[in-house]
Amino acid sequence: MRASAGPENTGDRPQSTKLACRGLWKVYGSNAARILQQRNFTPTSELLQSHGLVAALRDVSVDIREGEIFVIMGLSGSGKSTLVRCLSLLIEPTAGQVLFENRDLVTVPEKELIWLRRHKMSMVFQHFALLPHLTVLQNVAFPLEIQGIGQPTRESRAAEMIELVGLKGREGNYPRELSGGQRQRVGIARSLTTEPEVWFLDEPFSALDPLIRRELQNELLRLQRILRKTVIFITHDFDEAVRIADRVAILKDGIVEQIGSPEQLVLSPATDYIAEFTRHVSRAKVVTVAAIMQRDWQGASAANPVKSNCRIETVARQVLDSEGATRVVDDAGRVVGAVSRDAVLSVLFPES
Ligand SMILES: Nc1ncnc2c1ncn2[C@@H]1O[C@H](COP(=O)(O)OP(=O)(O)OP(=O)(O)O)[C@@H](O)[C@H]1O
Repeated sequence: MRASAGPENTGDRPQSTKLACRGLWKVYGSNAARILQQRNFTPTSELLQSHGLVAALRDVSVDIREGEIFVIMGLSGSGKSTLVRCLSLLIEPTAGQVLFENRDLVTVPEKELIWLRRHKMSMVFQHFALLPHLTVLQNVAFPLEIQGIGQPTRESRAAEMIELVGLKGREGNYPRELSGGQRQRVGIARSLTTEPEVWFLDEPFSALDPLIRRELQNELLRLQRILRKTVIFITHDFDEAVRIADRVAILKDGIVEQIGSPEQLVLSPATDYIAEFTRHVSRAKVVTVAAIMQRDWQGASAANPVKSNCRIETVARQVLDSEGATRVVDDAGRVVGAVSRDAVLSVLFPES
């Protein structure tokens, strides 16, 4: 894994690691583990290919913090789904560790693993995966049925989740009677009924049109403010990552190229690949006031200060309309710096 650029912007989020992997390899093909363990075997692409093997993940190490939204990005075939399946042990890694609350899931007995998966983790898929012959209520209650929970309890918990995702009144409908966005809300409600601690979302909004997609991104952020899950979210779309992510990991050919906040990836790309990947992102949507402010606020206007954690997009108008520099304050209202019109202009027009 390449080093992430600069100190990570974690704000006031909790720091303990919920889920991690160390030296994770997933190589598809027969005898992959045996070949990989051979002494002096250097797993280059060419050598693996000559053995008829495909390396989907190469020596991946990632720490996912409790309560964060961790986005996994990369082009098609870069290993995103494989990484998520390995992190949930839906598929077994060829080598390496998967640590859930510091316990290596690779060595956990099968029965316990199934229990952990059912009670501590859940998954939302792109194509909803709802059961067509069950109503909304029955679909949402289904994971609790698998857990062996009685009908009254599971239906009342399912009803709560349905209300939480804004579908109250639709309990008796079948999936075919719902729009794509509503079906995905059902998928979200279903994935939350078991009160998972780790929530995997595999391109959950990719099949939806842009307006509904944005609505559901907001919905996810609203739910996360209430529920504070550890979220692992796959997407192809950097704009989506910018909207929802605390941190983003970008994969290329099974290798993690960089991990960082969207702002770090845009301002300090570790490789040419990351720079290219983030080139078309609107910097004003990503860069915060803190990244471009000066620490000296002498002479800056005391009227209408802006917050240090605001994105430039939201404060640009105000700063540009001011006479001189504008004071910057932190969440507690303390003055921490000043932001100039030139600094804002350099974000809005990076090429000029
Ligand atoms: N069961 C399998 N057998 C052999 N190769 C596989 C298998 N599953 C995935 N691969 C290969 O592993 C690599 C990573 O695939 P993966 O599905 O993880 O990528 P992805 O980034 O999720 O792609 P997409 O965005 O298209 O879903 C690809 O080269 C793929 O062809």
